[in-house]
Amino acid sequence: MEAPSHSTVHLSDWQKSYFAITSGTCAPGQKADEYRAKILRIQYAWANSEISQVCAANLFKKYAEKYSAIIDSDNIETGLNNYAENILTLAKCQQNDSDKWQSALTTDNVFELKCVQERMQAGKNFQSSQMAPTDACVLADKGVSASGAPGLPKLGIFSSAGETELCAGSAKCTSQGPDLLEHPSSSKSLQSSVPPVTKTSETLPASSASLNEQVHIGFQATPLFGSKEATSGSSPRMSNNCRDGHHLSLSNQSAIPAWSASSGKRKAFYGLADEGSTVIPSLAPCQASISTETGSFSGNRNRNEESSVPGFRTAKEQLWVDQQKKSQNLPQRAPVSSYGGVKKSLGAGRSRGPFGKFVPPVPKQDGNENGGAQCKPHARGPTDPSPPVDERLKNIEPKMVELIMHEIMDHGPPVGWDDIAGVEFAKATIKEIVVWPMLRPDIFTGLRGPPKGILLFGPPGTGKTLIGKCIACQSGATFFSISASSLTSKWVGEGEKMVRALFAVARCQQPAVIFIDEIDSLLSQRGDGEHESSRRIKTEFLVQLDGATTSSEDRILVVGATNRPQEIDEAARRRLVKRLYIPLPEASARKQIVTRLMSKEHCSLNEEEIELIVKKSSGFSGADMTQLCREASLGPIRSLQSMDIATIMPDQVRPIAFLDFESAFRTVRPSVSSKDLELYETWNQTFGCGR
Ligand SMILES: Nc1ncnc2c1ncn2[C@@H]1O[C@H](COP(=O)(O)OP(=O)(O)OP(=O)(O)O)[C@@H](O)[C@H]1O
Ligand SMILES: [Mg+2]
Repeated sequence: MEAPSHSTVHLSDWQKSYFAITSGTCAPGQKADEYRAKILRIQYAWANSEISQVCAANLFKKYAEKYSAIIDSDNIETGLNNYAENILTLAKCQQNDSDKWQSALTTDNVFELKCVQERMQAGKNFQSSQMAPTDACVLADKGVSASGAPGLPKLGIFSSAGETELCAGSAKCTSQGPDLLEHPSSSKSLQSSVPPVTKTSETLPASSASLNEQVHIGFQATPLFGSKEATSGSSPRMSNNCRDGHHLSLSNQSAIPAWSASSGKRKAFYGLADEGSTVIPSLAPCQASISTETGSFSGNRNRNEESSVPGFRTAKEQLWVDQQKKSQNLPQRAPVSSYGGVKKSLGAGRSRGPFGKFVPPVPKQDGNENGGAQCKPHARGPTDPSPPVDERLKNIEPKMVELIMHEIMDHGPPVGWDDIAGVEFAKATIKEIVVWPMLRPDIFTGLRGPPKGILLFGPPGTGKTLIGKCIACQSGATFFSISASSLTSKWVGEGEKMVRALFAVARCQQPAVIFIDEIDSLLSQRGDGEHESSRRIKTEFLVQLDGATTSSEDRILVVGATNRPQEIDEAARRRLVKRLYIPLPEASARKQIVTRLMSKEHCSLNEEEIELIVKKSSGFSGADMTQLCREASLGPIRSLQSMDIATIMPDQVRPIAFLDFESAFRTVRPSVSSKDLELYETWNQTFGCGR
């Protein structure tokens, strides 16, 4: 693309790009390029007084919006925010769990690279030449070269006092703009460099502003150019600059694009752009940021002010910032679409109430959060906008990670051990396996180490899912609850990826409990007639289960629940070491259920009547008992005349009486047949771990 002269904006260029944008055959990438070029042209036209400030602002806003609409859209046909799919499609054939790629680059050997050496040399040269950053950055942005544009002032705004290593660092960055784009290692240099100095408070809503929010003290960039000391020692110098009336464009660490050579006016323009919530694209290559969070940069704009200004961010940066904000403001909730994925439901994890607790796989900085200490954040620099994805999530599709974070982590409504009637042995065993080791991991080591797999089996409605919920509330571990059927049915073809993602996220969130309801549908016996996709899911699950259950480091407990234990594959059965029978409730448990439910109602049952009910309900499951009580509780209402229902006061409804239970018994029957019971008993005797 030809560089526009400073005096004219070519009509033909506008026409050409208009055609490109409206033709309907252009790829989103082309369109985005066109919009970006347009924005640059507007900036130059205004900087060169070819258009008015108001006009520039309006045009800027218009095109910036269009530009970001493409960048942010995850529609494959019209947007660019679908990198995950694209990359994954490309990388699909190479995706492998066992592939652990490690960069050969280290902070030591990177200095020996030729390109780095060259750049360091170029940086030194710069101090004498003071090449205007404008040139490089505009070049980096494909052809809208301002270098030849007369009238555009060079970066003469470096204060002499500021002509330090910092400035040099910045200049190195900018002067090497195009190259930096090509060398990932080079971008590191940006992290340690400090942007040029401009005049006071009129600073850019630079795209790097978003990055400031993710820069933490703990993060130390490894500078390739200039020493670390220069970076960390920059604050006082910066402050001096501020005092001298030369404020950093950083406003708390933010960067100004070095191409803002026509400083005063452009700065005013960006101030204007701020008001219109416009964005300035393509600053990334030359943006710089500081890895320290010192107060010395506060000369320009305070933090709040900055956060209220929607400066330009790439879609990726914006997502990251959103995620950061959410996790700061709402630490218990999941971040919104950190990967731009469409929210889908997975089934079991849906019932998040007000007690829902989300623990993000992004580790807390202090490392005190659940598993946080064990999560190693991805090595990144202050200008790297990518989320700190755990190493273990590297090969996992981001959308799946997000789905798991949104849908599967679930603490559910509070359920206590007392809410589960009977099943004393199972409760005691689970406490021993789940709760105590969480409380005292130092005692439960070696042979005392808890088993990593539990299978709860028994007739329907006996409280297996209830126990799962109770574990979620009482264990203190991160709880993943997923229905196996939702894995197999909703995610045909994707199921095994989901399984992998589930375990990967759980590994980042240790200690973790993965509760899989209806596990039989996931781990049923492998047979010839079974569908390929379910076979793959099963295999993946067994592999993951094996990893989780055999690794002594991983603190992941898999709890499966089923009412068809005989259908479970023997390989899976072996891995679910503790197989606990959850039988029909005994008389005492049935009494407990009735008493607990009736205690919440207006009821006139006496002790003998309750005993009678317990006796008559032999063979009822916990769910049947609950249903019986529900049915009985409707008795007083049914006995009302229909007219009264409209007018009666709640306290005028008569208490639930024994006769209501008698009529309830006429409609509620036990749901488990004695034949089925025999099967459970037999299986328990063969494979169960109960007494
Ligand atoms: N032991 C119990 N104590 C108290 N309530 C129970 C008990 N067992 C079942 N219930 C009641 O029955 C309802 C259903 O129980 P739950 O869903 O846990 O059964 P389940 O064993 O998972 O059945 P399924 O095998 O069909 O999935 C519970 O919400 C609860 O109200
Ligand atoms: Mg259940």
